[in-house]
Amino acid sequence: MNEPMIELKNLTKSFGKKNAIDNLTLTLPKGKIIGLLGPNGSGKSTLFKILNGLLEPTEGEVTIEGTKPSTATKNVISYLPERTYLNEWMKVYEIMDFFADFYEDFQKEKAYSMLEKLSIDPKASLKTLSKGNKEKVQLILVMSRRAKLYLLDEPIGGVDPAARDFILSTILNNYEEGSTLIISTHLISDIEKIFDEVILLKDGQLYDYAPVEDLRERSGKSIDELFREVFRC
Ligand SMILES: Nc1ncnc2c1ncn2[C@@H]1O[C@H](COP(=O)(O)OP(=O)(O)OP(=O)(O)O)[C@@H](O)[C@H]1O
Repeated sequence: MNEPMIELKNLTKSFGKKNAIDNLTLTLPKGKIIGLLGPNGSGKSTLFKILNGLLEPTEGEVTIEGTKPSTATKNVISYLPERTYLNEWMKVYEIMDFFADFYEDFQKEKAYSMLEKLSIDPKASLKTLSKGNKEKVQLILVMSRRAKLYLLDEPIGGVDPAARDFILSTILNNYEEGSTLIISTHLISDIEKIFDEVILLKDGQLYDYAPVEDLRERSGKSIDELFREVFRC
């Protein structure tokens, strides 16, 4: 049997009295694009940080290809955080050099070809770019790595609708076969077409996890419509 990409067993992460992740048990396979969906505060970013070893679980277990989050697992994870971590004063080509030095699996040619397609000047410094173009640069950096697990926390929130489809096809064309991609987003109708499976989180707990086709068939709705119904305020 294939080894899963991720296994979570009774995973809990508390901040004071609040359980941001609450007794979550879940096994995720290799080779799928998985949507991580849930309302504000449902624990999506917290889960990404735990997977990337930035936060320690309060209770329970997490493994990536059978290994606890560590330097070794970080090397196979390409993570797009919810907030920028890049130095605003750096020029785009300097950031590309930085990534090429830091990550052996960074494919610089691929990154430059994406920059060109999105008309981003490598000589521009990050602080002069618009919010959407900054997001594109970060996504290019993340997708130019040959990783086993891509964790994208809200990748296209600031990207204009015309560029979104290009970005989605960039994601589809660049992720390595056999790798797993987890994308959290509130722009469900834009992105659901690329999902194979969807995780629905509610208050840090698993509300549902299923192939998108099953969810659509069961509910007779798109994932976007289903989300609005399940999480109506
Ligand atoms: N460092 C922290 N200290 C205290 N509480 C935190 C911290 N990080 C997250 N939380 C709380 O944990 C819960 C889950 O937050 P998280 O950011 O994971 O949600 P999210 O699903 O990513 O939300 P959003 O869709 O708004 O980005 C929230 O109630 C949040 O306030």
